[in-house]
Amino acid sequence: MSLWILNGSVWNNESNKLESKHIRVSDGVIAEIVDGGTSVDTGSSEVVNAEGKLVSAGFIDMHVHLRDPGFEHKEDIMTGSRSAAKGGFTTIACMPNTRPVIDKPETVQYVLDKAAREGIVKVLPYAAITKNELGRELTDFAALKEAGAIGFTDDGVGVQNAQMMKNAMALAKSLDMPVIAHCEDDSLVEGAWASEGSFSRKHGIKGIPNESEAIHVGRDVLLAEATGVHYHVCHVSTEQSVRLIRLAKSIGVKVTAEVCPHHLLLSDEDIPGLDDANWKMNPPLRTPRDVQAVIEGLEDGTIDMIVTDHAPHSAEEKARGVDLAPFGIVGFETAFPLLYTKFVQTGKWTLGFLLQRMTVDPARVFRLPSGKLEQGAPADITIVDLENERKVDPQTFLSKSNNTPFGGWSLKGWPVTTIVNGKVVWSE
Ligand SMILES: NC(=O)N[C@@H](CC(=O)O)C(=O)O
Ligand SMILES: [Zn+2]
Ligand SMILES: [Zn+2]
Repeated sequence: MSLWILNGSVWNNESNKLESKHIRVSDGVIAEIVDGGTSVDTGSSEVVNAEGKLVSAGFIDMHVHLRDPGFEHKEDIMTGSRSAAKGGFTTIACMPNTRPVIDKPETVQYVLDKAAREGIVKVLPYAAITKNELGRELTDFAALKEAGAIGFTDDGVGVQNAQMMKNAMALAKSLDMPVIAHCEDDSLVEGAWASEGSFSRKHGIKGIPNESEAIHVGRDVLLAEATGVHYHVCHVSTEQSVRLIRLAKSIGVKVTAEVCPHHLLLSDEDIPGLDDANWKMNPPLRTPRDVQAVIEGLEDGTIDMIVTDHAPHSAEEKARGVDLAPFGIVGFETAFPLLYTKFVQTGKWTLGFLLQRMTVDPARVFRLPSGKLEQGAPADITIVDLENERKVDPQTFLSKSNNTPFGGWSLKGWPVTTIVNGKVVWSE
């Protein structure tokens, strides 16, 4: 069965503009791409008319929380993957801070089986570095790799002990696997939820200092240099972290990094007050100076890719008050429209740059076969309406949760059709 996507606008990296193309998909791969002027015989194929729409390689999100197993009241693999598809994502990598934690081969298998049965996008599981993410004992890396885990991370918490992290890196290196780090030194955080900055000062609350993140980045790039592992830094949010990653890259350390839309768009000064926990996430929104630094880091390639850190929590949990509410915001269904509207439409970035950081770059860093619109590549494709302007309405999210600070924002760049392995999995 084949599918034609007709007259879509495809970004050309050489000419730096959109060009009209017809794309034929067959047996799950891109069979041919021809100029939009060509007349094609679609025969008995399924046809998607993409005239006036952007056609891109499907977006790839290497940092998401699907909450399955154990926290299915927040999200599960079916709803999470549907939410991802609606956001234009065709591949997502899920974090192991579930219940039980993904720290055994059978839990990796559970995620893969459920994703095959109920998921509508490609789901790649990470496994934990330490058992139960407690930081005390390494998991069985070889068995977890064998079961299908794509990397090791204790996301949600930092690995506090340097020797533990070094052992993890050495073992991961021997298996040719990456270590993905949530960088946070607990002793510098202790109970705080907002960044040290004008917001914490104005409200007289304890702040989280930037060093709480950067101290782990600094420690870990040294350990990565010593062990030779591929070390990937989660949700970079501070100027100091960007500086350390830039230095490490410049001397050849195998370090890569990611940043989230909210850390590119919001600072602590945007937080409206102390009564809306949808502004509480980890890492916290930092100062305007940090926002500028992560933007520059992404622009110069110090930070390799954009991820959402989709972190659903129920309305009840978020209503517990800022001190008790869990950290995290959902991200799938707003990521592309936010970045398209705020960076591409404003002329700061080309569309090609944004697409690169959401497709080609994550695929390159994690050695995935997708991420490119070219003959022979997996037919993971996203079609986006760049014209229609709409307000973010959290009530319409396909995610089980709607914890976002972006409700009411007027945005363009809404995905309309998502195709995985040549099959339309979601369409508006
Ligand atoms: N980012 C968050 O604020 N929360 C994440 C954990 C994490 O990504 O560290 C979660 O699991 O809810
Ligand atoms: Zn994290
Ligand atoms: Zn996370």
